[in-house]
Amino acid sequence: MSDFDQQPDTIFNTPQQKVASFTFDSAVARVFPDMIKRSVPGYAETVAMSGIIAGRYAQPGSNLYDLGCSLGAVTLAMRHGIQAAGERAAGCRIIGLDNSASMIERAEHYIALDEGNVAVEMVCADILQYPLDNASVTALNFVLQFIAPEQRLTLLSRIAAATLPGGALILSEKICFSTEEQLLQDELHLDFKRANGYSDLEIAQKRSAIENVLIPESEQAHIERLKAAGFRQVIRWYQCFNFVSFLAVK
Ligand SMILES: C[S@@+](CC[C@H](N)C(=O)[O-])C[C@H]1O[C@@H](n2cnc3c(N)ncnc32)[C@H](O)[C@@H]1O
Ligand SMILES: O=C(O)C(=O)C[C@]1(C(=O)O)C=C[C@@H](O)C=C1
Repeated sequence: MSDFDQQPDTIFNTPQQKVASFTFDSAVARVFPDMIKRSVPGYAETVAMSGIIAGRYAQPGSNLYDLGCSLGAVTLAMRHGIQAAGERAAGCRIIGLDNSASMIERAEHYIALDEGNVAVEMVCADILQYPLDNASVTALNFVLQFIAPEQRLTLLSRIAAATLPGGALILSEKICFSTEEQLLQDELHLDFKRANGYSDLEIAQKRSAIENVLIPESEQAHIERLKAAGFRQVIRWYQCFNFVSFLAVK
């Protein structure tokens, strides 16, 4: 078996004395496809539709960014989505960025196996530092939730400033709700994880690992901030339990 073969997520399945804060290290990178599929309701649809949206908003000679790309699932969906856009995708370049070296190393392997003809570059860098420009489409899927709340508006404003008129941002996030709805959505998310084979121990230890690391915000907070950052139109195009995806157009 090659180290790149898909492996099951067993990271939290044995009792840990003290659960460490969650990081995107090599152990997580190795099991990431299994982990995210079993943890994020609607993940496969979000990835696939990010490719469709990229196809609609691509502009010739522009950059498309997949910020916090992990293993490049959205990078590849964008590559195939814009190939279908014909002339509008002429001269486009897709840049996948992640600050986890383990993720980028594995992403490069998967991209090399893909037979697309749009240029793709994978970069190990901090999205808070990396210069962005000439962007037609940017994806920020399940990443902003890991950025310190006080840095979120600055990042979104930089993305908006780098976006061409008529360009788009796809923002996917775990969100929070009013107390009453929160209880219901939490139960449904727990049921989803259990149905995907996670034990109560795994669920509890993961919850403690992501506490204060993954900080969700309300739908309203996201929409208001996207508008404050410089996007003209914002819609929630998808929701599956407590995970949503917004489309913001400049
Ligand atoms: C939940 S994963 C994203 C999943 C991916 N977008 C997808 O759809 O498959 C979050 C990723 O964001 C990356 N990340 C978090 N903070 C970052 C930062 N400041 N700069 C670059 N990448 C970051 C992590 O390393 C991790 O790979
Ligand atoms: O909210 C949870 O319980 C999760 O497991 C979510 C989440 C995410 O949204 O990124 C957290 C970390 C992993 O990357 C996969 C899923």
